[in-house]
Amino acid sequence: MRSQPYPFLKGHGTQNDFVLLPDHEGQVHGSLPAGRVRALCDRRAGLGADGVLRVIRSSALAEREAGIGVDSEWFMDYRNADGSVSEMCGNGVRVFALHLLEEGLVPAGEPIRVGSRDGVKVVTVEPDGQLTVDMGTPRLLDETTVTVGERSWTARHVDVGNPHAVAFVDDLADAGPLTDAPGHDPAVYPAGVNVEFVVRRGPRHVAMRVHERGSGETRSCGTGACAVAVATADLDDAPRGETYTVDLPGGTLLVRWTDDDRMLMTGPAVLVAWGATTLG
Ligand SMILES: N[C@@H](CCC[C@H](N)C(=O)O)C(=O)O
Repeated sequence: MRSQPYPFLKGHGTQNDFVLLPDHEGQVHGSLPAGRVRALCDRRAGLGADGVLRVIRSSALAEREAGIGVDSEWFMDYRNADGSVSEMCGNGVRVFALHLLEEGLVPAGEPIRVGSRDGVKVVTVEPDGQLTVDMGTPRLLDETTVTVGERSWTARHVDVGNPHAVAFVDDLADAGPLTDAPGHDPAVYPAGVNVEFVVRRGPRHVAMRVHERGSGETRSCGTGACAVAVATADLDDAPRGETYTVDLPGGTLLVRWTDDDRMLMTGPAVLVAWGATTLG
């Protein structure tokens, strides 16, 4: 017997792609089992995505009792492609906000509040249709080491709600095909890490590749672009308020580190498909 179909959407932000699962009252997906997420994200047997964004009311969230999702009507329940949970997704939150707007679930013309495991993110729509997210305050931590095969690089530990290691390299190809997760210090990153490899392109302009915890190499990472921008600005001793242009394989994101120590990230969001599936 075929199982009950449930609705999905597909979207991306600078080609970091997501399956969205509308589950407003939390009654469709229960605890959202990791196996279902993996089935949806599978690029051959499933819909294919870097991650899943469950669209749920904060009031329906099981984790609410632990103080998560208390300050917004809507919550972005983010999962990596391997089914693991992460605190935040910078590209996902723009796609999520666009979906809320398009469905009339939030009022047009007002900032959109999206709950995440890293607190509420406020998203605004720019006149050109791009979305800007207040990504909060970064934590620039110590240097650490990342490795790929025999090669190793010094990296800056940056926490932007989720963990990152930012390594400056001579050439983006130096990191190789990134089929496996880069090596890292488990004492520094007990829950794993997202690793960015960065080269300079010009003043306040960098390019990066990323290997994401739980998803592998992706074509873009919004939290990663923020980590890269603040690590680079710190190296540059740049005054606050400067905008960094971050090129990724899937597009370009702009990140401004403000006088009041917040990261404002601007980029596109696109919804490409609506349907129903029985996967998982
Ligand atoms: N692609 C995302 C980050 C998703 C979470 C990450 N893989 C983690 O496990 O922390 C982004 O755009 O920020």
